[in-house]
Amino acid sequence: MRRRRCCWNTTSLAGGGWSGARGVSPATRPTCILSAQCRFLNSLGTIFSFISKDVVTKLQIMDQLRSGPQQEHYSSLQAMVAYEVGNQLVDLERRSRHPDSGCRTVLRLHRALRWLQLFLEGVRTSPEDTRTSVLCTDSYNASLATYHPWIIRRAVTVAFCALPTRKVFLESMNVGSSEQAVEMLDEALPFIERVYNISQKLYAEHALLDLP
Ligand SMILES: CCCCCCCCCCCCC/C=C/[C@@H](O)[C@H](COP(=O)(O)O)NC(=O)CCCCCCCCCCCCCCC
Repeated sequence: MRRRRCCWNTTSLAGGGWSGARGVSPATRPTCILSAQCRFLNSLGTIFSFISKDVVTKLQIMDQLRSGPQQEHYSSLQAMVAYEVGNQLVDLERRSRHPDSGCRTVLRLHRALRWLQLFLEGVRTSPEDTRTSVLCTDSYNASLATYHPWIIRRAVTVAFCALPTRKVFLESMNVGSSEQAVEMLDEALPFIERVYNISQKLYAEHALLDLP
């Protein structure tokens, strides 16, 4: 049950506004997200630690904004966008004056959420003997890869080869058997999609989808 909460919180943070996360206080939410993601990535081996490090850095940026002097403007995605755009706190052309704005940081996590959605959907619906490395590569190429330079694309594609089989992957999610993990994904994926769509619409409305 606790792990499921972390899953909801991950989706809330990445796209749909923080206020929707259920059952966990704002102070503990980032820690919960970090520990769930990092535990999972670390269980896949050290090669994934550089991915985990990037996620940690981005969550720390958001954590600082959420507890800083302007915290009232970071109570939801909508409030953050209104505040940062309205006060020219977002770099629109190149990353220079506001390299760690909330908008660009959340955008990176938002794009990663799309990868997660595609990947988990692939895991959920694929036959038992499917290689997760193939699912991961396909979902990465259809989402995050567009935004990554060649060197990162190459490194992560090699790293994906180290992913375990679909069955082992599902069991390492720690929600029980692989069948139970699929059931959990049935339940979680509509939330991920909903969160993704909300932030996609918000960012599109403000022309923020290509922030440098
Ligand atoms: C099965 C786990 C495999 C994880 C595969 C993750 C997808 C590939 C991500 C590649 C990230 C490469 C690292 C660096 C990226 C940054 O350059 C790049 C740009 O940032 P910048 O503009 O600030 O410079 N950062 C990003 O695009 C953000 C990447 C965020 C990756 C999030 C990955 C989350 C993985 C969570 C796995 C949890 C599975 C849960 C299952 C229930």
